[in-house]
Amino acid sequence: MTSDPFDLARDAADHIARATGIDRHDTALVLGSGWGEAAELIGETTATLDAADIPGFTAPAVVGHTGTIRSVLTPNGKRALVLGARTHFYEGRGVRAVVHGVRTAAAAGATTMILTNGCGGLQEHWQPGTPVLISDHINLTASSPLEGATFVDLTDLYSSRLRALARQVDPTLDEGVYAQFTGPHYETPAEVQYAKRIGADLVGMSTALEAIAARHAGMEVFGISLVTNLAAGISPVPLSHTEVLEAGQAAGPRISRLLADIVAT
Ligand SMILES: Nc1nc2[nH]c(I)nc2c(=O)[nH]1
Repeated sequence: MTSDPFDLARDAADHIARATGIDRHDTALVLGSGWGEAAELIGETTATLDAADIPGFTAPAVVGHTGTIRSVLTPNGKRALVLGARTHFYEGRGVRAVVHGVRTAAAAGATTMILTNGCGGLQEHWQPGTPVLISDHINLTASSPLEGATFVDLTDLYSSRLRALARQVDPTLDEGVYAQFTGPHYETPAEVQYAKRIGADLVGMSTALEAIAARHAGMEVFGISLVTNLAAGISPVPLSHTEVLEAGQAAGPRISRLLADIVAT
């Protein structure tokens, strides 16, 4: 297998084109915790691939991630590549593995990258199950998917145009700044207060590194989070991953419909 991450993404995209019969996909989505049902609603799945068969992908490490990649025909005739598998930074497989899905989507022709995730909320009025548009991010991983003198501007990284389209679908959507922590542990209450003080509204373990790679690949990026829990210390009750999964599942139908409507816009 090639060691160059962009050649590997090309190989993966060529595999996907052959296996799906679709030479070019317009839009790509990563479905994070709680968003898994959206694939069914986005359109007609014309091919389902096992991620483990595609160069550079592995079977999912996270419960709730399907490990499949789907080619979906949307009602407005777009071809969407739905990545049901995400590599998290905390798996220790390196940043190249974390952004391989995004780079593969770009190599497959996608010009729009939709990143979804489950996360902790720092605003008390965002109860578990609330979808929040990502307006910007704070990358606390001390890492970058870019190597060498690859100086990339990140202004308006989370496209204000696509956020406006999302608000046409649901005008009540709030937005916030997403901070990516390395994980896999959750934040301490002190770290949550630190994140709040530096301007974060959402805390998670994904998305920021993927968004940087998507911008570098020339894609327009849309990010949306599902608040599945109040971040540590925001509410007096300790975190439990079971509650996190339950909140995600309960919100599933509503947010999947929202995402499908946004993709169809
Ligand atoms: N860092 C971080 N990631 C998360 N993912 C989910 I779901 N909830 C959280 C959270 O509270 N903090």
